Amino acid sequence: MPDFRTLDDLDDIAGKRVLVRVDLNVPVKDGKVSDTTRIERVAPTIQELSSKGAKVILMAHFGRPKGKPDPAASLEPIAYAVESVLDHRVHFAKDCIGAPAAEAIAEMTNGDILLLENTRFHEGEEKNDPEFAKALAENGDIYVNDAFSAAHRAHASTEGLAHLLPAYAGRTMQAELEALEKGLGKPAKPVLAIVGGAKVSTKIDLLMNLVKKVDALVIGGGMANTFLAARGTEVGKSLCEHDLAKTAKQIMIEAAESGCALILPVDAVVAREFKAGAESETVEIESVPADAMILDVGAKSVEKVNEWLDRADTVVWNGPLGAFEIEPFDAATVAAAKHAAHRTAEGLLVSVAGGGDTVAALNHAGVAEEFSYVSTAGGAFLEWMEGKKLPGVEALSKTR
Ligand SMILES: Nc1ncnc2c1ncn2[C@@H]1O[C@H](COP(=O)(O)OP(=O)(O)OP(=O)(O)O)[C@@H](O)[C@H]1O
Ligand SMILES: O=C(O)[C@H](O)COP(=O)(O)O
Repeated sequence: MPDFRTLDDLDDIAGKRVLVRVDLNVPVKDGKVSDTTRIERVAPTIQELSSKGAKVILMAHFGRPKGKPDPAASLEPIAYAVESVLDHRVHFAKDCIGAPAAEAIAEMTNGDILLLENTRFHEGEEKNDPEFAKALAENGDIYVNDAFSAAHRAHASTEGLAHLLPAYAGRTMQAELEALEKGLGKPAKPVLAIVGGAKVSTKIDLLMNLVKKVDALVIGGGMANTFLAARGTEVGKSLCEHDLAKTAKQIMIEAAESGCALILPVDAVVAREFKAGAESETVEIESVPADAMILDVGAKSVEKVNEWLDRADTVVWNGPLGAFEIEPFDAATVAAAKHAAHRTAEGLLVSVAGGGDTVAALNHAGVAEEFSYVSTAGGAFLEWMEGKKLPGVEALSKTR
């Protein structure tokens, strides 16, 4: 873990413009933030800086708007959620660089909090373009990165800026790294990983490394469909990235060679529509109807997951086993989460989970508090697990 400066190393910041990278990529349902965990996690950093009289300027991304403005990915509605968690006025600037940002910052008084519009509305963000990073740097005197969950991205606001301004780790960044090191630095074996969710293309590559590190890997959620299809199982209209079949096959081979048990669903809950109350049925995995989609793993699959949870000393979980936001497709995720929480409470399991929707799913199951540690990070958490260096963390290194 690199040696970085923290807020403890920052003194006399009254009146300073502190640019804080936070992760506000939060779950939203019907236009409302449905889980505020990520906001709650960055609140201490924001409150500490604001109470010391800094002008706190928040930078964040939301969704994947492909480098241009997209009203559906605006952070403006999220500003209200931040305001309500902080119980403090949060101003909003309609762009993260240029005149809109400069004008909003010029109006700030000490202790004020301002949220800048989605950094991904500019191509330069994801390209880590030095010119774009420079434009962002013009907004501040000091840079604080509190977005551990976005630290696996070498973007301008997560990496580039650390080279342009005095850089510090925020309280959440610090806490996440310390907790992960403590909980998973040398995990008790056998280690079971559970990976599900919908971000198949961004997570599939890292499974290749993960199977070399863990004793067993449960693949659920949308992720499982790509593996099922790759081995020739019909997945009907399910979320599935058929073009990743080759990678999925290689992962299955790598798992076998590394002695990692790979556990795929043996049954599934299928429906013709992706909506609450849609008619659903549980079928054997080889009998998914061509006009249906898999929206959860079935009860037999959950039994297998629970058996592996009984065997494991450590579980690392990212991504729900099904579309947990819609009943009854939350059943498998809830059942396995409760089982993991129960084993943890008995002192038989170290349970570490990460991911925006994963945290929401554990809250939905009512067991987030019972897990050993819940990280706000998904992809970053998995890459950390793989042993990869995270660019956002590396850039904070004091040696720079
Ligand atoms: N079988 C499925 N079909 C379609 N969507 C699914 C399925 N299983 C899970 N999902 C969806 O996956 C989404 C969560 O996946 P995601 O990969 O974003 O997890 P995450 O915990 O947020 O991780 P990260 O922090 O990396 O984003 C949920 O919205 C859920 O509905
Ligand atoms: O939700 C996340 O995991 C982080 O905010 C990173 O988002 P990204 O996968 O769109 O880069």
